[in-house]
Amino acid sequence: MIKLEEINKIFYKKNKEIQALKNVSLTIAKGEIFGIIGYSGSGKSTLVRTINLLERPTSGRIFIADKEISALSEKQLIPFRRQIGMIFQHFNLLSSCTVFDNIAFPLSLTGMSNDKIKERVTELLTLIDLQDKSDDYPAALSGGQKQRVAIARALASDPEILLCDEATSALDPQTTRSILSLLKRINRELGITIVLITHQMEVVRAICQRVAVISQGEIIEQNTAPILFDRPESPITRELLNPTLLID
Ligand SMILES: Nc1ncnc2c1ncn2[C@@H]1O[C@H](COP(=O)(O)OP(=O)(O)OP(=O)(O)O)[C@@H](O)[C@H]1O
Repeated sequence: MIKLEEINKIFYKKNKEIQALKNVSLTIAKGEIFGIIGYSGSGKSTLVRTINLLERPTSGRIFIADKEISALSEKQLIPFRRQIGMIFQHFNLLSSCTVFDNIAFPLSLTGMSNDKIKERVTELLTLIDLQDKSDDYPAALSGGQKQRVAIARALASDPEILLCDEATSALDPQTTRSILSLLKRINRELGITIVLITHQMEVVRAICQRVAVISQGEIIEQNTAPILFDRPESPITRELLNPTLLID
């Protein structure tokens, strides 16, 4: 279970305060696929980055499986960070390393033997169905293939949680579908909790069980996906559901 309790995050830019998160409280159950949706600048990335403490909140507490990780030092955090994988919009692969070495990278940091690394990477290449690309470099892959490699790398250390930061925003609809179906399979077969942030309603509709809507740093609505889509309460949710591109 992931629990955020009254999270506030204030950035300071040229002596100006930007309150990116305001009193955010959320509980995400183990094994759930949870979506966080909102417009650009609403605080989605900041929120998802507080879950693994890539961003430390200004105030508030974060619990993973009942352990308060926001109270831990950077050193104490290391084993907890291994429980949380993350993927990004622009994949963040190491361009000078092959597919195999990209996936092996987090394992080599743990001191695992080369034989064990080979076994685990082969298993992950099968999961993402890219066995034949093992020796290729990222530049030779399509966007969807790069995201698959990023997913395999995120899963290498057997995390319990996978954070997805706009993971399909750079992909076309067909590739988006194949990545979402991979995420769904990972959730179902490996029991991994998935937290997904996006501005794409159709992504949430495709795989999320519950959804929170964030606007100007505040959670303004949350519900199960079917109810939120059927009976959105706030005007912002309604607008996100039915975007219009009216220009003067
Ligand atoms: N490192 C930072 N320093 C200063 N301000 C920041 C920083 N990171 C984010 N912000 C500000 O915090 C607010 C929320 O940003 P955030 O990136 O979390 O929004 P978002 O919903 O993820 O947007 P997008 O979808 O465009 O990525 C914005 O006003 C942004 O400018």
